Amino acid sequence: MAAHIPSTGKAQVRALLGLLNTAVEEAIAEYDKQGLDVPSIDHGYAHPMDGRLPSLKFKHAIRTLEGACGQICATLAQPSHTMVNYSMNAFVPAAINAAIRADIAERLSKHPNGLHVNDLAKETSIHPQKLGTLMRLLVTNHCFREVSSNVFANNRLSLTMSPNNGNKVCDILELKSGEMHRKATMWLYEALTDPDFGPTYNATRSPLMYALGKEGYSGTLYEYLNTQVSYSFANAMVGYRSATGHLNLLNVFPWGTLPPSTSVCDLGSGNGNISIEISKHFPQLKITLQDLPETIREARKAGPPSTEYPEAINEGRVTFTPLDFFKESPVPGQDIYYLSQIFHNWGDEHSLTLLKNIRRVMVPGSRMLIDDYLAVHLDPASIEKQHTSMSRAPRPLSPGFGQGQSRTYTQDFCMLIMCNARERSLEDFIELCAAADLKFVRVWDLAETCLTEFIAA
Ligand SMILES: C[S@@+](CC[C@H](N)C(=O)[O-])C[C@H]1O[C@@H](n2cnc3c(N)ncnc32)[C@H](O)[C@@H]1O
Repeated sequence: MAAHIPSTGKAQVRALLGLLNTAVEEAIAEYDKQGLDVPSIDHGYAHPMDGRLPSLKFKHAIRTLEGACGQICATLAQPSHTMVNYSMNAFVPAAINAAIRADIAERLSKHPNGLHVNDLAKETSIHPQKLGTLMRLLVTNHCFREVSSNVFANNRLSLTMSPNNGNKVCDILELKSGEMHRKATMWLYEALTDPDFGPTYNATRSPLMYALGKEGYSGTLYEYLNTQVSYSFANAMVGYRSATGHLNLLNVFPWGTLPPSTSVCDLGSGNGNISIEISKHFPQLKITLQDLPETIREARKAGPPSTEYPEAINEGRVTFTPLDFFKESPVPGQDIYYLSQIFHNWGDEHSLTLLKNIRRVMVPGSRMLIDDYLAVHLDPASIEKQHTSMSRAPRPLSPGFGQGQSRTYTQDFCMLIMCNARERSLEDFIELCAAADLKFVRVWDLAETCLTEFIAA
């Protein structure tokens, strides 16, 4: 049944304010539950909640809160005001990137009461006034504090930029704000309208490759990452996971009820950062990490199983088997084939090849778990029809939660510009998997990505 929506703009804004109030109280209650006070935005140190896995309840509250705030502002402010703000948002990542490369957060961590911009300028070799301009753009976005005129200090947000904060958020910030993503947007319109790049989902025809083509490079994103890029993409994925509370998948999927020696293949595992958490919590599972040979070599040497939890390797609970998942099938006969953030990197043709390679080695009882964003179309009718396991925005919040769920759509956009691919809807996955003789079983909503189960048809 369609939800009641207040008919006037004024009534809608007031209803949104009600949702916002409730969401704020729910978020505060999550701090209370942990016996913790809500930190002030000026708090200069990390708060215990900052590094913890946010509960699904907390994520739900923040989603409504962000959605309602954004929608109230967009409703009441003049459209030109809001649109000009949007068009200038791109400056923020540029400032974040410069601040990370100049190591500002790490330098300021030695000065809890703040450091004068002249001293910071000497340390970073950036002109003091220009550095002040950069810092103030971030301060207005609640990242860093100006404690007295021209004296800057860290706060909880800026501390995420420190490479020493342990959860690798700095790596994902550097990746997302960095040169590769900037290049991918630089020629977006040209790539979209180019007769060779525009009409296809071929992985070598992304807007990123359009830009890199001007430098004489051709290939796919992963060929580029494995040959040309020095920083660790796998570490950035760890940071993304931490920032998005992705490990709620440990609490949502019934891993604990699986019998001893249940076999799990983590396909496209990266450095194994998810599997290692699964193995820590559910030591009865036998997990095989599979990724490209270069990635597996790194994972063996410096990935979380080797560095953070060597007993998983020593006890044979986590093993490594390199592969190219388009050229060969994964290890056969596994109980679970788990794929996190894989299909969104590839168009339908590659995805179907991968699905068929998996299907070929599935046995009765095997299941495949796809862990990806599910990008629903945002019209009310499509939202109304979505699977009952997926949460619906309380009206009059925009269907799809507006800014509260913007990451699904920024990731969709990111997949377009980087990989010439996209996030799919549940219906897209059901159709694609059916073509590989796989049938849908169920979906778990992790308040951001979703876990979708398929078995042999
Ligand atoms: C977006 S990352 C996801 C990593 C990990 N599953 C996670 O969620 O953190 C995609 C992964 O797919 C791997 N990959 C890309 N092409 C591959 C191929 N042809 N065969 C096997 N793995 C591949 C990449 O090396 C990378 O680790």
